[in-house]
Amino acid sequence: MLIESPSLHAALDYAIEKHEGQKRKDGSPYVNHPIRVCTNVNKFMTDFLAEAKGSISNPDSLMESSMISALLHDTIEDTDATKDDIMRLFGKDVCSMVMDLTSDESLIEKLGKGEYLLQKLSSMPRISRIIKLCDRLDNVCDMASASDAFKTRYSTETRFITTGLLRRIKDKTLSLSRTELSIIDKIENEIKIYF
Ligand SMILES: Nc1nc2c(ncn2[C@@H]2O[C@H](COP(=O)(O)OP(=O)(O)O)[C@@H](OP(=O)(O)OP(=O)(O)O)[C@H]2O)c(=O)[nH]1
Repeated sequence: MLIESPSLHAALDYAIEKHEGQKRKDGSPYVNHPIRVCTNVNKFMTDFLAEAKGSISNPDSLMESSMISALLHDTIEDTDATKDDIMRLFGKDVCSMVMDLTSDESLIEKLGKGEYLLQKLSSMPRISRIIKLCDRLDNVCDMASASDAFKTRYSTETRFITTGLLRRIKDKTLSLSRTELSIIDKIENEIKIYF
């Protein structure tokens, strides 16, 4: 049914247009990354909706907006797209999620990227957090052609974030769904070869 969603198709076209010419580290089109994140969001949101056992009032709409936000998650950060553009074209729910997924460079400079992302992931709405974890999962799965220095730095930063999240759960300052925990588990499995 979602395959027929005009908004999802519009978001795919928009992401392709905005990321045109941008490349991943292996030279592949950058837009392949948000498309993979969108596919993973579809899979993990299916798990999350099953876990929520009917307590979500409009699951189809939530699935659609989370997949659209995954497709658009890097547009404000890495292209000339603006918050106003996303609001006008895709509405306030998507805009709010894309803003959750957009990093604040001045805060990164102040806190360091690991601490910034740990704080952000700890406080963001659950659906945005599922998308951000899917983003991290794709990035740690896509390091084959990156330098050894990048692999070490990115894995160390990722482990700082995942252990920080798990510590907060233990301290009872954060509560994560089983779906979020399973994404964290996959991320940790992926980076363990670097330690
Ligand atoms: N693993 C990987 N990453 C690539 C590749 N090409 C581009 N990237 C991007 O690089 C960023 C991570 O590299 P950093 O060096 O930490 O980020 P920075 O460029 O923003 O400083 C990620 O974006 P980000 O939005 O900053 O994500 P996040 O680190 O905030 O989660 C990721 O999407 C690639 O081939 N492999």
